[in-house]
Amino acid sequence: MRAGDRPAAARERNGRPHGRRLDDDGVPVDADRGATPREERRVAMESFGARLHRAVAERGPLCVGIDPHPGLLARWGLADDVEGLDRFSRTVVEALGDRVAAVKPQSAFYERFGSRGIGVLESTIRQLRNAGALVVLDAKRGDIGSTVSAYASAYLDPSSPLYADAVTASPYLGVGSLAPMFEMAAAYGGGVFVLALTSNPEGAAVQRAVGADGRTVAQTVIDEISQLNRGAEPLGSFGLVVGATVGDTGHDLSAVNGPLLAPGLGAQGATAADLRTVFGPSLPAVLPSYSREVLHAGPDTAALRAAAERVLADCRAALAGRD
Ligand SMILES: O=c1ccn([C@@H]2O[C@H](COP(=O)(O)O)[C@@H](O)[C@H]2O)c(=O)[nH]1
Repeated sequence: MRAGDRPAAARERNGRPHGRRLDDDGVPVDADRGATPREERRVAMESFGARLHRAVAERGPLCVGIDPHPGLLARWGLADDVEGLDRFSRTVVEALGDRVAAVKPQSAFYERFGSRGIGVLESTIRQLRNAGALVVLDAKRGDIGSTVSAYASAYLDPSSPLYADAVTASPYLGVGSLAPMFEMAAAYGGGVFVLALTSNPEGAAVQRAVGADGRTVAQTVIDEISQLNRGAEPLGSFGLVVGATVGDTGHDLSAVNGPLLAPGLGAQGATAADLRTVFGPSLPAVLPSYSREVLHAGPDTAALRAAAERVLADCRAALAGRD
């Protein structure tokens, strides 16, 4: 049965079931902890592209990153330890989980605390999803295909404690090596954002290198992701990361038919106005992403909301008329 065929009462928030018994984090006990048979979950899930398209329509084109830098923890009056990490993350969830389209926890800031940090990440993902935000886990994983299968299980299998709506992936062992992630995402309504033109200045030497066929590495990535999204409506589930700092890309994004995650705004120097230069006719697919620019406003939840509203207004203005 297609998601759109279901009666309204059975509809899900961002494609997920609700109205079930909840655990301490407010998570349906049979949804995210693996108790639901795989086939049932498979048919219950709408594609990530469709869910993101709806979330952006309802909440606006904005992704906020959770990047608990040591300096930000200090600025918020929190200790640089697991308790500080947990308080920081819960505050962002409380402030923004029920109002922004997507939230992007940066895995590195949780991993640095070892297993207890990963525990906080698991809990943060569950809280965010329960609040209705789509979770893009920024882990930038990539490896040989057999290992990518394990990454796919970790982040894109609904029975995993780290199950997110989408994950970032690195294509530098070949886009084809990421196939297990693409397959798992397709099976369970997940998404994958693949690095194409990253926001850092060092990325260009690799990404703009030209191969034997005359295409840059980035264009090869763009073309392979475009193939995966062919024919998808209203939006494909396989996205690209293109930094808002890169200027006119000089690359052809016209066939991507998937979301374009744009970090580099705010703290890295790019402004919402730069999105027009970077993305041109591809603006309709852009998901702008800010971390420190919004997080600097914390820990006051009202101030965090105001900061998110301010950057969302900037993005709406920059993307105006994109549809
Ligand atoms: O090209 C890329 C890909 C990912 N990132 C990540 O986004 C955030 C940016 O944080 P800000 O505080 O908004 O600068 C961070 O987690 C990066 O790892 C990126 O910046 N550029």
